[in-house]
Amino acid sequence: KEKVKITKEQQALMKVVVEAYNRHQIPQDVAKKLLQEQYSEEENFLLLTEMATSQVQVLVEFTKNIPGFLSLNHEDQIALLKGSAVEAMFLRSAQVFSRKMPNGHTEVLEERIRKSGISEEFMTPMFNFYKSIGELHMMQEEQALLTAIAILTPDRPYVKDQQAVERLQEPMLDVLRKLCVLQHPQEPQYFARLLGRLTELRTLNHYHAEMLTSWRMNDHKFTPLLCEIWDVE
Ligand SMILES: O=C(NC1CCCCC1)[C@H](C1CCCCC1)n1c(-c2ccc(-n3cccn3)nc2)nc2cc(F)c(F)cc21
Repeated sequence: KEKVKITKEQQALMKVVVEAYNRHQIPQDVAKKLLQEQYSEEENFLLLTEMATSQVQVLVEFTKNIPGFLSLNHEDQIALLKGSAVEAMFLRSAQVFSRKMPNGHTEVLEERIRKSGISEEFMTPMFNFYKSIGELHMMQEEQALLTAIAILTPDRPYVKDQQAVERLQEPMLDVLRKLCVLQHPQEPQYFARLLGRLTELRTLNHYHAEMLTSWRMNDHKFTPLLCEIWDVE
């Protein structure tokens, strides 16, 4: 059985990505806010747009720290950010939801989200995803690498030089695969399960625009940045 070993340069790559991931976190904690009090559907929508707007800003900063990203063609950089912003937001939301919380807090959080104004039909796919992420008990290295891998998806719409994106994504996939083998020796399928979450994320992408317009309230207002990145209004 070949001994899996993470090379020096793979260690360095992982360090850069994890540090960037941890440096660029949402300032205030939305879970704490939601646990503190009930908000109206309008207030929840406003909270979502505020959180999502600041999350896009930190996503851009994180992406700029992915080795090689800034040497990609500029239009392709935009296409990758635009193509992954919603997935990165749901991945981040799933990680927030899966954090260890005092007894009963997760249930309250789930209840608040169920009543936030999102229409019923999207609850099942969204919480199925959150729970499937939670079951993986991902380490922060895995979360950071998985987010970078989602961003560096070569076949996003309008990407011209897909090979250049593949050349950046492959080293991330290699180091994540080795990390999974080393951290989860009992679970040979763990790496495949992680990548399977990216497929599940794409389905949430598909629901996203409808989730927004069907939010139980009228006159949905978005920030200019969200209009750009979410293709709304
Ligand atoms: O703020 C949230 N998520 C942020 C975004 C940026 C990064 C950090 C988290 C929301 C929140 C805004 C207030 C109402 C209630 C939901 N949230 C969501 C969520 C729900 C629906 C949607 N969308 C619906 C249509 C399009 N997207 N997006 C995120 N899931 C969450 C899971 C948590 F544990 C959780 F704590 C919050 C969560």
